[in-house]
Amino acid sequence: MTAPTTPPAIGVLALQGDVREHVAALDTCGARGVLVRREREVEAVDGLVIPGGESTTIDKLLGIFELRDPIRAAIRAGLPVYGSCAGMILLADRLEGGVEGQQTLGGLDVTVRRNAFGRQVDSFETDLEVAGLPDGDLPVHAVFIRAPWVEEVGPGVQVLATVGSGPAAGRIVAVRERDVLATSFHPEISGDLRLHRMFVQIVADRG
Ligand SMILES: NC(=O)CC[C@H](N)C(=O)O
Repeated sequence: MTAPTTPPAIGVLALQGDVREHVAALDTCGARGVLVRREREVEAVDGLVIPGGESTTIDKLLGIFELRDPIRAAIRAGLPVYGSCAGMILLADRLEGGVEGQQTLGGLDVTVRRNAFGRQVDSFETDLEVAGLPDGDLPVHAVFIRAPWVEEVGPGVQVLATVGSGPAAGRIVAVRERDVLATSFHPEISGDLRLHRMFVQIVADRG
């Protein structure tokens, strides 16, 4: 008889943003989504999601909750992390367009431009080809809300998706470096959960 496998515990940084949507998406994808607000909760999870929201607010709260150093250390030690939108901003090693004093956690060797799409396409939806999805290569329906894009990637970073057409055609909107994944868009609110499945698989593969 094979022992039942325990679903991986994946934390969602629960300081601000669309936390509940990520927890629900992770639960649907066979993981156990848990809220993370304390250092000991960072230490207890197998992976971590940094949600969409407002990166400047999340950054301030990371300081107040004394989570910045523990999360940085966990990422450096190899904790798989997925950031969507504001989460992508927080994972960038280099940030353009941040407010004065805004810090990031880092972990991804990229330069990210905050609020990059500008006023005309402030918020929009489009279909994207995303590389490396677990179940099929049908385009992903992507929702962008005052989203960042990736200006520049380091040598170890894989570009998973770029915008296909329109004024932002060619802009990088999904990347992966080792077990750190980031998207400019919000799969947690579009109902297409293949990126969450990809992340759950990344976490599961680390055993
Ligand atoms: N939907 C989002 O997460 C928007 C990100 C937001 N513009 C920021 O700078 O944090």
